[in-house]
Amino acid sequence: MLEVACALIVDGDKLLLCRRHPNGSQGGLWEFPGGKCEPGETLPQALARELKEELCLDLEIGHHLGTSEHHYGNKGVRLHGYHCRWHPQAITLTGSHDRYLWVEPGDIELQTLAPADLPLLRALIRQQGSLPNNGAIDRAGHST
Ligand SMILES: Nc1nc2c([nH]c(=O)n2[C@H]2C[C@H](O)[C@@H](COP(=O)(O)OP(=O)(O)OP(=O)(O)O)O2)c(=O)[nH]1
Repeated sequence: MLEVACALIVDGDKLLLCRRHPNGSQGGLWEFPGGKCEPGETLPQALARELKEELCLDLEIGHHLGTSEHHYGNKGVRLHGYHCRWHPQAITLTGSHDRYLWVEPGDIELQTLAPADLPLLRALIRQQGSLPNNGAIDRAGHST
C-alpha cells in the first residue's frame, strides 16, 4: 500500500482541487493536492513538503479528516485526508498538475475525481453539512 497524504484546503465555501498532469498516473483526474509519504516522515510532514513542492504553498496542516483505500490495477493507495485552512498566497504549479480550481464541494463532477478521493469528499460534505447545488451528491454524501 502506498501511504499518501492529501489536503482538503477550504476557503469559505470553496475547496481546492488540482488536476493531475495528463502524462502521469491517473492523468487528467482531479485530486486533493498532496503525495506519497517518504521514510521517516509523518503524514503531516509529508503533506506540508508536497504542498510546498507541487504548489509552492506554505500552509498549516490541520486535523485528520479520514482515510480511504483504493486499488488502481495492481497498486493500492491509502489516502489520508487532512483539513487545511487557506491563507491567501500565490499558487504556483510546478509540474505535477496542469490546472487548479476552487469549487464548491457540491459542484464537483464526481466522475472526474480520482476514485480514492470520493470518501474524503463525502466526509467533508457530511461535516460541513453543505447541500448539493446540482444533485451530484445527496445530503448524506452519496452520489446520485
Ligand atoms: N496526491 C494525491 N494523490 C492521490 C490522490 N488520490 C489518489 O488516488 N492519489 C494517488 C495517485 C498516486 O498514485 C498516489 C500519489 O502519488 P504522487 O502524488 O506522489 O504522484 P506520483 O505521480 O509520484 O504517483 P505514481 O506515479 O507513483 O502513482 O496516490 C489525491 O487526492 N492526492
